[in-house]
Amino acid sequence: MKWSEISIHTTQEAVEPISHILHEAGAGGVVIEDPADLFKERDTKFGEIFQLSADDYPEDGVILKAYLQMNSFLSETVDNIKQAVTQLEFYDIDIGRNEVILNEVHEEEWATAWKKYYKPVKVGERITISPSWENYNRVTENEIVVQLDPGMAFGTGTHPTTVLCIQALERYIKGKESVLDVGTGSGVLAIASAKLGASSIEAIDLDEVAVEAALDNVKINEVESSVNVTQGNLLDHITGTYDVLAANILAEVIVEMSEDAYKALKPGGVIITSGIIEKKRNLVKESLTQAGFQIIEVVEMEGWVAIAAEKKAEEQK
Ligand SMILES: C[S@@+](CC[C@H](N)C(=O)[O-])C[C@H]1O[C@@H](n2cnc3c(N)ncnc32)[C@H](O)[C@@H]1O
Repeated sequence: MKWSEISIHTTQEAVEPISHILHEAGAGGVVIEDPADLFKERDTKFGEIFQLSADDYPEDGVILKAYLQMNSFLSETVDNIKQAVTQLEFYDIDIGRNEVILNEVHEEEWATAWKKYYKPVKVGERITISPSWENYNRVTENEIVVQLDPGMAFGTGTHPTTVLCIQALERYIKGKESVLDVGTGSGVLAIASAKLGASSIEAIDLDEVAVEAALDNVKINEVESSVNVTQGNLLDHITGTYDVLAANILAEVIVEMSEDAYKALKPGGVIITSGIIEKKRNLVKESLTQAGFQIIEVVEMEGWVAIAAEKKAEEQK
């Protein structure tokens, strides 16, 4: 089968929304070529896992590559992608150069192209994300390995927004918590929560493809007994209350769900939100505070912000 590789030259800020657009358009395996990766410190405990070559990266900005099946809808799909990307500017997202290039590739190239960039990475104090096809053995007793095959869903586990959430989960999950993961994508946060000791995790995604990928990854990681994955819109079908709510979703969506999130948490419960670009930090902080939360920490990575906030036991609305 022939595939068409679509490359979009954009900004770091637009990576997440454009990845989402590409996934929505049915693209498989989004590759992020970000020159910042060349300078990231890699944990030497891994040894020489992989060598990054500067030739594979743009000099400025970020290149997103995804793969679309060559069929009679291709030009329509590409037009829809272009239109959706341009519309991001209305949401005040800097899309940068927005150059869109199409290249024809073959199935075998597609299958290996994005995997070239996806290797085991230590993303937190304890958690390492490893592609499910790599035979990665943990280095220390304390290390937790989350194996992932994101397929066509968002969530290789290495995007800054995901890394910030994983690091926060490491701080807030002590054992036996109930967790709600809204916008689970590949299931990465739900699986990490289970492996950190949470006793029950409800993972939700609107996208059928994400739900399938999450279910597969739950099985790969053998956490079926604690993680339940369902398809749904935000917290629409949630009736219970939880100790921790994780949502790595765009700022506007977090704003939309702030009040429902407050209701879905137990007193003393914590919400961890990510997917927030720097300039939307205050918008989300205000919305969470307005809903009744007390902000407990704001952390940043590569222009992305994650916010953790608590539903204070004595401050219930
Ligand atoms: C940025 S990805 C996060 C994936 C994963 N949790 C992670 O941290 O890497 C956001 C996910 O939210 C899902 N999503 C977007 N809008 C949603 C909604 N209204 N209800 C449920 N899920 C939604 C998308 O399908 C996508 O899988």
